[in-house]
Amino acid sequence: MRKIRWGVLSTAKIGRELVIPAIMNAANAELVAIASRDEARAKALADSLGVAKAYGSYEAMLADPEIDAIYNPLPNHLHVDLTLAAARAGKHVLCEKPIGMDLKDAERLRESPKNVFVMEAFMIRFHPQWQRVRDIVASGDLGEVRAVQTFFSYFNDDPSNVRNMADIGGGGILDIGCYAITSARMAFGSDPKRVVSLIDRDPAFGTDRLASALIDFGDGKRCDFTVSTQLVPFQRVHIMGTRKRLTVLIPFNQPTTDAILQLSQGARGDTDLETIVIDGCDQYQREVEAFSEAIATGTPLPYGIEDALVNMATLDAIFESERTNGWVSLG
Ligand SMILES: NC(=O)C1=CN([C@@H]2O[C@H](COP(=O)(O)OP(=O)(O)OC[C@H]3O[C@@H](n4cnc5c(N)ncnc54)[C@H](OP(=O)(O)O)[C@@H]3O)[C@@H](O)[C@H]2O)C=CC1
Ligand SMILES: O=C1CO[C@H](CO)[C@@H](O)[C@@H]1O
Repeated sequence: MRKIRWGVLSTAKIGRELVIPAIMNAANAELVAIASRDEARAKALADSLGVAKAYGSYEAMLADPEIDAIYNPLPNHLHVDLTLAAARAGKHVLCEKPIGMDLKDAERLRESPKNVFVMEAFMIRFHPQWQRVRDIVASGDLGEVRAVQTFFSYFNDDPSNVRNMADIGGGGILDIGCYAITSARMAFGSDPKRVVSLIDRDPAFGTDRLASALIDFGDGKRCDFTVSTQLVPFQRVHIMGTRKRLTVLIPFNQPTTDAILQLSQGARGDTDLETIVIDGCDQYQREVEAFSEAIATGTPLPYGIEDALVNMATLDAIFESERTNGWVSLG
C-alpha cells in the first residue's frame, strides 16, 4: 500500500518535537512538505529534516496536488479556517485540539467536502493505555462507573505563548480542559448532559488560569475536573466504580516509556493496588498511522467532525456557566 503524503502547516513546537517525528517514523506515512508564514523558517525546518518542499504560505502548500493529508497545529483561532481550506482543496486533515474557538466557529467544518476526513488530534485515543481503560470498564470489573475525576496542570506565564493570548484561543480550558472532556467521554462511553464551572482568570492575560467544572453525564454519572495553566505540573485521571477504582497515572502527556494504570482491589481499597503495565509506544505515531490507514482504506475513524462538535459544545457550556453562574444544559 502506498504511503500517505503529509504536509505540515507551520513550524509549531508540537509539530517540530512530536508530530513531525511521528509522521517520519510511521510505516504508512511520509512527510513531503512544510509551510510557514515565513519561507526561510519553512526552508530551515525542511532542510534540517531532509524534506524536499518548503512553502512560504499555508495556501501555497494546500494547492500542492502531491499532498494527501494536512497536519494543522496552528493556534486555535486558525484551526477552522485552515482546516476548511485544506478540506476544500481535497486534503484530509488532522487538526489539533480544540477543533475551534467555540461551537459556532467549529460548526463551519460541516461545510467540508464529504469525501475527506477531518479529525481532532487527541493522540490519547490511540494510546493502548486508554484502550485498556475502555476494556476494563466494559468488563464490569470496576462495578458501575459513576465518577471520573481529572486533574491537569502546568505552569506557563510567558506572555508570548499562544496559551496566554485570550484573543487567539488561549487559556487552560481550551488547551487542556478538552482532554478532561474527551477522556471522561471515553470512560463513560456517553456524552455530557449539563455543566457548571468555577473559573479564575489571569488579570493581565484575561485567560482562564485555574478552572474547575462539574459535568453531569446523566444516570447518576459525573466528571469533575480542575485544569490550570499556572500550577505545578501534574496530571491524573481516577475512574471510580461501585467496586473498584482505576487510575491512569500519566493520562495525557504519556511519554514513550511504559504506561501505568493502578487498579484497587475491591473492598481492600487502596491498601492493595494492582499495577498494570502497558508497553511503551509513541501515541502520536499511532495517531498518524491510524489516520493514514483510514485514508488509505477509505474507512473513517469514529472521530469525525460531529464528535469534535460534542467536545466544543461542552467547552462552550463551561464558559457559558461562568457567565450565567449556574448550570448549562447541552443538546
Ligand atoms: N496534541 C498535543 O499534544 C499538543 C497540541 N497542541 C496544540 O497545537 C497548537 C499549537 O500549539 P504550539 O505548538 O504550542 O504553538 P506554537 O506557538 O509553537 O506554534 C504555532 C505556530 O503557528 C504559526 N502561527 C500562525 N499564526 C500565528 C499567530 N498569530 N501567532 C502565533 N503563531 C502563529 C507559527 O508558525 P509559522 O510562523 O511557522 O507559520 C507558530 O509556530 C494548539 O492548538 C495546541 O492546542 C500543542 C501542544 C501539544
Ligand atoms: O495538547 C497539549 C498537550 O499537553 C500540554 C500540557 O502538558 C498542552 O499545553 C498542549 O497543548
